Amino acid sequence: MTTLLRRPGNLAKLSRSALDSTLRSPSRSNCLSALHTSRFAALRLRTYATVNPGDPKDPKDEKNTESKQDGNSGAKNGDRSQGKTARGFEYLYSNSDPLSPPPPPGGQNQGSTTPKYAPLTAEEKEALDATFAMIRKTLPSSQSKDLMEAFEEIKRNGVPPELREILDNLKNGKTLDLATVSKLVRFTSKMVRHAAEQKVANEAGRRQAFEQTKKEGDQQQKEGRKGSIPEPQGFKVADFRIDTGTFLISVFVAYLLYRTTAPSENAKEITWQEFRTAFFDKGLVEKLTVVNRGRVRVDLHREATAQMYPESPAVHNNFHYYFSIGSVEAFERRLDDAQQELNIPSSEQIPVAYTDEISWLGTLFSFGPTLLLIGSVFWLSRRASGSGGQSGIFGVGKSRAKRYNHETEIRVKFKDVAGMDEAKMEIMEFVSFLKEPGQYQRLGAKIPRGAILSGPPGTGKTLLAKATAGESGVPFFSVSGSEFVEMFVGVGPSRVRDLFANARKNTPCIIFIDEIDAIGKSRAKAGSFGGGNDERESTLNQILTEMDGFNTSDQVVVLAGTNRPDVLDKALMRPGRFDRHIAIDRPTMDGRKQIFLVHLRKIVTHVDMEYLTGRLAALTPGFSGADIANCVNEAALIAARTSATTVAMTHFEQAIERIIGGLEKKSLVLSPEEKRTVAYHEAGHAICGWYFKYADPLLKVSIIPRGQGALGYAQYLPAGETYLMNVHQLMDRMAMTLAGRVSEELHFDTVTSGASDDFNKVTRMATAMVTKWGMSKAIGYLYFEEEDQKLHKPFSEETARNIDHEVRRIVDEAYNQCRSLLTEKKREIGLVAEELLAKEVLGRDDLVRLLGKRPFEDNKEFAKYFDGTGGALGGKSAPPPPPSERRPDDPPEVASPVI
Ligand SMILES: Nc1ncnc2c1ncn2[C@@H]1O[C@H](COP(=O)(O)OP(=O)(O)OP(=O)(O)O)[C@@H](O)[C@H]1O
Repeated sequence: MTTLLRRPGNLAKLSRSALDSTLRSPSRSNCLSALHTSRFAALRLRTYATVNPGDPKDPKDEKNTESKQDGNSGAKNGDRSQGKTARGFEYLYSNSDPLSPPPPPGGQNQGSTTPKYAPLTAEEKEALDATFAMIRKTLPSSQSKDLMEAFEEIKRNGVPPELREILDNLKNGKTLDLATVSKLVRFTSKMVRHAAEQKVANEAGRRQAFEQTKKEGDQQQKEGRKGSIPEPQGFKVADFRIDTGTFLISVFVAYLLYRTTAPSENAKEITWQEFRTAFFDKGLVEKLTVVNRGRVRVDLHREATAQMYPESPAVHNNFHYYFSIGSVEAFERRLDDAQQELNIPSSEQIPVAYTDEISWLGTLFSFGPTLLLIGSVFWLSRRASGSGGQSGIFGVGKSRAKRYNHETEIRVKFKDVAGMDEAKMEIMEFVSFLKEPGQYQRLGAKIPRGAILSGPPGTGKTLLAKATAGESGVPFFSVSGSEFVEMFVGVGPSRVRDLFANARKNTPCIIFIDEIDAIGKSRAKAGSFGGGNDERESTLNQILTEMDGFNTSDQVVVLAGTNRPDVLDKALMRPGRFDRHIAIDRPTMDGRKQIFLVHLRKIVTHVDMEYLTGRLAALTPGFSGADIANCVNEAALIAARTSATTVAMTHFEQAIERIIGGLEKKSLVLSPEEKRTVAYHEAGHAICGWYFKYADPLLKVSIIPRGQGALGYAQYLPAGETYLMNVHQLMDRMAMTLAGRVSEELHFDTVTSGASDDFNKVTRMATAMVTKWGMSKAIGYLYFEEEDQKLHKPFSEETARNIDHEVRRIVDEAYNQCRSLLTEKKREIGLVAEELLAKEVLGRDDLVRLLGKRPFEDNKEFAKYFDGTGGALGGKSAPPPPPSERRPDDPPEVASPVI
């Protein structure tokens, strides 16, 4: 028993399977026996129809005869002549019938070790063994061992007196009602607990004895023995608890005890003829009860029956004979006839009662489908909830925020967030508030409720929020704005409520709502097209309300990330809600260096870190933190693919090319003419970059197709981290961008479609110069925003014409500038293009060799990493962004696939 208790998991399993098997086995045997008996009875029926049972005898006479013949009970010596069984009815009373109930318990008291406990009789023990033998076949060996131990314990100690009493009552015919069942289970649990405690006490005794022996023994011997003496087995009292498993095993044991001492086979089906001949005609019937209008229970005069049939099971109080009736009316008629036949006066007629009884099993079956349905819905809803542990479809309104524990999951610190020093400074205040709120509260300062972190994708907004949680050591709830949106109305606000309620329970803490624009879009804007979205608005309103609802002392900080701060509702940004607006831009050259440093720590490389980070940062203008992390990882993957032992510069450069230009398309084979066109196109760009003062000199050009539709790829050395651009720079860039087409015009009879992207860039640059940057005298100092959705242009037809004219003029100027240079440098273009055709890839060194040193000084900060002395590849390297019309504050563009 104690072994069972030690393993609650086992118990549950064991109890379940054992209960199943036990419940199955007897019911199966019951069915079989019922079949058996009724078939047998049917055969007998014919026999009795032809055999005369003889005259009924007076029970008193029989009793007298018996006492005369033998003063002892006939049962004792097995003399069947005493207590005559009606001929042909022997089987009803035969002890050899396996389904006959066992005789009443004798007084045998074996193996009683616990004085308080009432011992089981030998017969009960035997029955227990039989039951165990029956169920052990269906149990795994380990579990049957456990169960055997439990049974042994019961056999040895007996059962508690209260349990004994219940069992005896049951045996004496008391019905098994719900109260008795609960008592039975309660006392069995008590017994189980007692057994467990007994075992613990025994263990403690053994341990004490063991300690004693240890003390008495020789010190040296003790030392020697220490390791070899086995620790007493068993479980600690602290381990013991009545859990589901224990409860089930208690129920199981209770059931078995009940089955053992109050056997279920306390009824026997007989026929009307048998009833009449054996009992009714002999005056043994005390009462008849019509059960459920289909069966009749026969109550016999026990004493009279015992005298007449001493071996009959009918002498036991809880034993009854039953016979079936076709209909109540027919039965009543038959009974009347029988009574009249025997001339029984009406005052002595046998009383007949009517009752309806519901079988437990029937009730269970009738509730079965309902229970099954409820169970299935419950199970499905739990499954639907997924890993979050929410309560399924009933928990749609629950917040889906993931809670990170600062001790285990949030290990990010500010040192892991490279660059963005200003953003870190801003957010540091939240950390110090969460760590030492008193300092602020003392001075009456109100703490900012939250901050919006805005910036392009992958710039580290989430990382910064996590680092804030990591630094302040508080729980961090992370949720995405889109998780509030569901198909059900009202789910969004309810999730917001749940999230904030959770947060309030865990103060101090940080809530991070990523992509808040999914719900925080300006209500006015959302409403202007397509009628708005009520659900989203009410979710937003709920957020506004919740943020207002904090006390100033509530240590809950709400951080939100977005790529589109411009679309957010103004109400979100007002003081008292998201007080702070922290803009995180793509990293600068220095920021990139630091971010590379953070990520390079995780990989194996022997390149000088200072040089490596500088060079990589120069090669990756416009990269976000996430791009950089990806680039470092990609380099490590490339190195691993080539079985290199460390990640070298060449791997990093390949990774950058791959990220910017896409995969090399080895399968795309260009025709010789196309290749030639691409080579001259690229050479045109390269020559302009080399000879225009404000253009970006070439670093690397290749005519191996890459990515989607890019037939070549070029990288330029950026002129520097530019924030303002003057007209000269813009004109040089535009001229350089047009150089591909101009070169084609100069060297071929016709031109190709390859320059379309260049024209797009040039047009956008020129348009911005005219409409935004005030660089056209004809238009003047006006600013016209491009808004795709506006149907009416914010300027007159004439202004529109003037804009068109000015844009055309600027582009023409750039074209003329480019054409005059390329006409002059036609030979150089040929040199570069032919070399490119021969080698497919050209680097900065090749250009220096072919064209001589560039006539203008390059940006020193950038050039030092590409002077051909330090890098693994010398001059061969990667891209600055292509010329664009972007404003200084626009994020730089990344990709530069050409043609
Ligand atoms: N400043 C940084 N220092 C170190 N790693 C960075 C930095 N910025 C970004 N990263 C890397 O980029 C990954 C993605 O960053 P993060 O998820 O914070 O971007 P995000 O701005 O939240 O993007 P989104 O707007 O798409 O949600 C980080 O896991 C980290 O590896």
